[in-house]
Amino acid sequence: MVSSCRDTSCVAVRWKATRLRQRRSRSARWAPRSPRSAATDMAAAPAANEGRSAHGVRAALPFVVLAVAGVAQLSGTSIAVVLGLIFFLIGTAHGAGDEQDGTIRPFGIWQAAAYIVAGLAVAAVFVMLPLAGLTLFLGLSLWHFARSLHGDWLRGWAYAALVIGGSMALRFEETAAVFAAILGFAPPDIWLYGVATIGLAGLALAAAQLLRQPRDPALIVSALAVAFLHPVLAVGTAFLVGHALPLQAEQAERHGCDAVLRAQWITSALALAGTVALALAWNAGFVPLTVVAALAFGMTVPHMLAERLER
Ligand SMILES: CC1=C(/C=C/C(C)=C/C=C/C(C)=C/C=O)C(C)(C)CCC1
Repeated sequence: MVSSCRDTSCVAVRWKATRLRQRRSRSARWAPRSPRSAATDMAAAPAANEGRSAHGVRAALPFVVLAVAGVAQLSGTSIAVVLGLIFFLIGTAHGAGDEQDGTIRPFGIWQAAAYIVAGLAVAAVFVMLPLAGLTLFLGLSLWHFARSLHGDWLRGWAYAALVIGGSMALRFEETAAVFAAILGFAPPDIWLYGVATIGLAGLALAAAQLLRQPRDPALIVSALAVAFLHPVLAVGTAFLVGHALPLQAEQAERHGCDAVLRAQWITSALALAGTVALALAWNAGFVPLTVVAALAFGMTVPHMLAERLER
């Protein structure tokens, strides 16, 4: 009994130490660099050169994505919305593999079936109670985005609140029209103001965070996106640069690119096929937009709920 307790506490201590190491390396990787860490890098010159160029690419990528989004925005609303959806689709890959216990592999057939059943159940709730379903989806996404940055509290919630409410706060009419199209009716003003308030809080938190640490490409690009882009493109851009790509880069570092590709390609290909089929069905007038949105939200929710609690 005593020895099993000792074993347990030993495992617990080792687990905590591993978590601490992971957390430190994650925040070091994704938190913007301090001048001191830049100086340390220079001292370790040759090995650091490679790291620095990788860091440069990562710092530039959000701005490249924003530039592409800017071109789409200037090309008209339909192109902007389609690119936003493409960004969402590219971003879904980060949740398309089964990452557990230090490995990543494709979902098994039963896991995939369970995922789809759960997704369809959520979609059904959304169809029956659209406003409650959308509120739940936005709330879950807020929580999911805030936790995913692994950085400090302020950075995580600044990013999450910007993504969820930034467009509503800064482009009120346009965003209200998107929500009305998704729901099939105009949401009550009080609801819209509630979402806008989250966005205002996000802007204030982002300003505080950027004053503390100005070199933060993902946060800067997310703020610019919600200010200047169509809401669907804005959220797609912020989702890609601040959530999906960083998580996928972490997966690649943990497991290697090959393993990540092998684990994610089938589900990603299926998601792509499903999205194209849905888009065609909607375009031909077979499926209303509310049902398309319900399915899109429904298929996203299980991956947020299945998130391991220690992450
Ligand atoms: C705010 C907002 C939106 C919210 C999108 C969200 C919240 C997407 C969440 C995606 C997730 C959680 C992906 C999984 O990793 C819409 C519908 C584009 C319409 C425009 C305004």
